[in-house]
Amino acid sequence: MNYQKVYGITGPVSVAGPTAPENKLNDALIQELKKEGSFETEAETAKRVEILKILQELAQNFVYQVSKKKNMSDGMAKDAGGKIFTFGSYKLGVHGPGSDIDTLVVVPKHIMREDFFTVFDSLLRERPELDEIAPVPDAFVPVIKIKFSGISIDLLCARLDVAQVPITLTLSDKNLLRNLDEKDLRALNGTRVTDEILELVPKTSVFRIALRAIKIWANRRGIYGNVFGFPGGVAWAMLVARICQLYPNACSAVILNRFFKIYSEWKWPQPVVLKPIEDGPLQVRVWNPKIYAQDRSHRMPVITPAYPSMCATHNISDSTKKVILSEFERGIKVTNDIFSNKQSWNNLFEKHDFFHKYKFYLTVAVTTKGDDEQHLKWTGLVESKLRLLVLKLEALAGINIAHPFFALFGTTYCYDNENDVQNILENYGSHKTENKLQNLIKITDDNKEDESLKEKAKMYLTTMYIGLDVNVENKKEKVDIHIPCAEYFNLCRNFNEEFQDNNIFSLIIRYVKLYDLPSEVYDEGERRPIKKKTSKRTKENDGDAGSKRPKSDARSADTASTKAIGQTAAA
Ligand SMILES: Nc1ncnc2c1ncn2[C@@H]1O[C@H](COP(=O)(O)OP(=O)(O)OP(=O)(O)O)[C@@H](O)[C@H]1O
Ligand SMILES: [Mg+2]
Ligand SMILES: [Mg+2]
Repeated sequence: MNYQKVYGITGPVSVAGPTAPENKLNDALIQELKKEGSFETEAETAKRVEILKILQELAQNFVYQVSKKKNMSDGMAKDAGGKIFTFGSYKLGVHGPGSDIDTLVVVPKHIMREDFFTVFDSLLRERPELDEIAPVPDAFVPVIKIKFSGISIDLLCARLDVAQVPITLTLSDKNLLRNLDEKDLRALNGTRVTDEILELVPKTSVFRIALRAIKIWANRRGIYGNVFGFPGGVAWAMLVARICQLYPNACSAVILNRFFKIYSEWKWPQPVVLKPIEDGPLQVRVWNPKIYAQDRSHRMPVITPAYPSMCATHNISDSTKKVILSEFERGIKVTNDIFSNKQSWNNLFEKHDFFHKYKFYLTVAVTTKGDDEQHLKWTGLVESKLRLLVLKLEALAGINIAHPFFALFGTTYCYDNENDVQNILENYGSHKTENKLQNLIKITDDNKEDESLKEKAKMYLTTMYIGLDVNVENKKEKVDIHIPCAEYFNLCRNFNEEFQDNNIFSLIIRYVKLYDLPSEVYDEGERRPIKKKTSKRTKENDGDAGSKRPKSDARSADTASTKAIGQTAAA
């Protein structure tokens, strides 16, 4: 009898293998991924393997040294072990040339997290391959970020309640989670989830190619990243994995088409799960909408398979859900066309049209007169709360969609005096006024090492955008966005005392019309939208649907207003 293992919580939809034309399209897909730069070279792969070998040795040396310090015998100190695991895109096998290696160092119970940030830190610093090191011991998940032989590595540490961590240890047993603190549990979670996902897909190679394609597609279409309310890397991986379970013998090209079809028709908020949700030995919450109201509020739940199961997409809002669903619809159309040879894979990966699409936008500009570290913290806070502004906006009657753009725009200006500062605060962020800043020195890759600029005072700016789909049917009713903006402004400002210093930190929320969007949002050579003029006087402009963005454009496109809503001193 033919026995095929069943993956997932239901049987497959189809066990058919690929046809010859499907295989051909699959080859074309792999070629396109190569063109897109999705794969690294064999030499680069070998370098990563070499680095991981060194890190494994360092981990054992680390455990050995700390054990010896605690008066263990040489034999016991050696047997205490220490093992590294990887997670993230590298472990999933979908990393690109620029990806980091997410690495977890697992140690026995007599090794403390402090030891990781002192002893292991020093061992790293002794290595000639170390290019950069940035320990972040106070993070939600404490991490040492390094660059090692030119490759970025995130190093986490987890301490288990065991005397020894042998090289044969795996992390699948949930009893290993007993007696651990929250930080250790969080550190272990990434590896446990990635390991399980790989266990739960029928054919890893099919899954990997399909996931590479989905990652490129989601990035190009601007729907990648947990912070702004889109699925992140792990959520996209689980979404692809579930389709692989439903079509265990299909090739990646077919998986992609079914991916878009199935998730367009999915009965959200029914959750996407890869295996039955398990109970376990800890006093922690496992995702359960029957018990927890918060879990019932998840709009497109995608649940992690490893105990304790959590929702990886809790940040999705009504607006981002609509955006994601419309991209699924587009995905169906394009992949159907690919299967009938009317379009090709590069069409699937075409760039989003976010900055051409909405009539109105909110720009949220975060500025810091200080150092880059202060700016990073301030931006991190404002960014992490942006989805709350989205929730407030989409709750307003006249707003159909408040669509947060998935990436940030950053600029740094040098300034000499308060006039310069005022100039930046008033004129940055609108096409109409940005030419007033052209005499200020902007920090670029070319000049950032200049000694003369290092001494200068700097103003850091990072901007986020929200596209607004406003219901214009009832024109009498004005949509008042001031209240949500003011609430968001106050929330950020009052988060802690440090950020209340409005001489250093400011937050400017502006309402900007499409034609006033600043040049920074368009790629060089990309046509910016230009208002079609219909009056006789300006007839010469008729038919000019757009103009290419010049390197420095001082022209004003039209006279539409740009209003500042939350100003620096508005708190
Ligand atoms: N700020 C964070 N807080 C908590 N966990 C995080 C954070 N950033 C990343 N992670 C964890 O680390 C994993 C890997 O993140 P990372 O940013 O390296 O993305 P990736 O999927 O590996 O893609 P890339 O190829 O860009 O590295 C995530 O899946 C998540 O589990
Ligand atoms: Mg990574
Ligand atoms: Mg990482």
